[in-house]
Amino acid sequence: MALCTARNFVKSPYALGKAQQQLGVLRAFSIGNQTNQTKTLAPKTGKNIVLLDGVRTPFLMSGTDYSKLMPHDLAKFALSGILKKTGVPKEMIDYITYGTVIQEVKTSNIAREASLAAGYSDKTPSHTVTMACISSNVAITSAIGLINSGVYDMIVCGGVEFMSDIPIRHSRKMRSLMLRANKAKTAGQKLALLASIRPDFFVPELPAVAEFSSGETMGHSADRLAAAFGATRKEQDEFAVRSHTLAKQAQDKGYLTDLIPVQVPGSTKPITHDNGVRVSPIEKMATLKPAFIKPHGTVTAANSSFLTDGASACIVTTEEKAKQLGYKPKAYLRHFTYVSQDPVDQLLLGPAYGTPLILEKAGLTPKDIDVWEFHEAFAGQIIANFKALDSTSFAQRYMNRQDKIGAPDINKFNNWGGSLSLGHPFAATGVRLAMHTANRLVREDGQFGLIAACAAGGQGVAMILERHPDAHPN
Ligand SMILES: CC(=O)SCCNC(=O)CCNC(=O)[C@H](O)C(C)(C)COP(=O)(O)OP(=O)(O)OC[C@H]1O[C@@H](n2cnc3c(N)ncnc32)[C@H](O)[C@@H]1OP(=O)(O)O
Repeated sequence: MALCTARNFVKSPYALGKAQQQLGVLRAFSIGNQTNQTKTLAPKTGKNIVLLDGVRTPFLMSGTDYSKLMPHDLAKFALSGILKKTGVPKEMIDYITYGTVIQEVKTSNIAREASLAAGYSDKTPSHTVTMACISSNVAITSAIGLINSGVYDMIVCGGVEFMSDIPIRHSRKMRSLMLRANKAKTAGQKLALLASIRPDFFVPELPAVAEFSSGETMGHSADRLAAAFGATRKEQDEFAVRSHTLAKQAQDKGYLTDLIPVQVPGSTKPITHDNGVRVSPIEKMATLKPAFIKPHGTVTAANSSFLTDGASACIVTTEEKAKQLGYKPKAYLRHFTYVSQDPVDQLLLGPAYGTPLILEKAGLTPKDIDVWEFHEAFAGQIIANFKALDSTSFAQRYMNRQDKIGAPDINKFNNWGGSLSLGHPFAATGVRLAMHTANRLVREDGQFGLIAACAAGGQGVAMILERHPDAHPN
């Protein structure tokens, strides 16, 4: 892909502004205030579908405090936590859609295992969805589809990722031999199989955070993307510092109200915080070596999202149902779209493709968006997406559009940090983005929020949420 660099892109806008450093988010906090609504989006199908509320476990670096759990154990905390937080009785839940990316083979329909473990009724059907890093977005939009089709009224959605224990397989040759050994009837047949073993049979197969079709890791692809768009190492490091600084501010101010404490069995203290937030001086960031393309790459451990354990859950229902039961929804789920491109070309441009489409679908312009929440896979990926959105030639060449829409307003962008700092448990991130959007709309007194994320496979999602008049920030 011969990518263009936008000429009128303002250089290095990613360093945290002084005002943001001092004040955190920019707008006044107004609990219970009605937004100054200028436009409102009519539901397309006659049903006003709402995000009632959502929760997540603290997101932890893999190999830390969750490491002895199994994925369904972690999911259980989020699935029981959402009922506890909302007070919705489990019998009211019609269905569960739940995401995961790297599957534990013993619990392949993790939605079912986790919901049973969390104490949901065994009469509540649960199904697992997967679409790489946007799996819990898919869980949410599957729920929207089921509700719109009139099948169900109230659905729990979310996702879990557990990178502390991933399924490492025997080699194909060893697996084949073991399967044949299972069928061998005589001692002679078994001995012959044993004699056929060669040293390379013992080389294990590790799952990689890599693209199946090209074999390229996400990090390598991010480095390639950053280079294609001319995202400098300094810009990437500055953006990463911004993410960590804003996440720390949000933690300190108590804004991350979607977090629920997790008491790991055998531990005395509950886990209450994301543990990957680490505000480092830019000079320290600059000393790190490239993590993927060596020695000249610009993507490092500090400007990448890190391997994370975490789970999330939310409730999607109709406004009518919520009102009937006396619940106060957080936001309307107005519009969504999925996009996909050739994964061998560029993997991580989902927001650049999805954002113009979703704005057009909703009849909104970037100026109407009060809260932007993009998944930060890598700092270089965010910068490349900004540059693509701000490039007329990208719009014309790759999207068949006459004009660019421009990059999001950085002052309204990921104001509570993002996946770089809070972590990115692949299938749990979508609900985290939705909850940040909904809660920021209240705290920052906005009306519309736009979520966008890239995913392996060259895919992506974009969604529009609208603040609900009854929404509260807790
Ligand atoms: C669509 C999508 O979402 S695609 C994205 C999917 N996600 C991914 O691909 C995950 C990408 N990330 C990774 O694979 C890993 O986190 C890696 C390879 C980048 C880094 O892994 P590791 O090398 O194990 O990271 P580790 O935590 O040890 O950090 C390496 C070094 O950087 C340092 N470091 C990490 N973060 C920071 C920071 N914020 N500030 C300063 N230093 C830092 C560490 O202290 C460590 O230093 P040391 O070697 O002196 O101890």
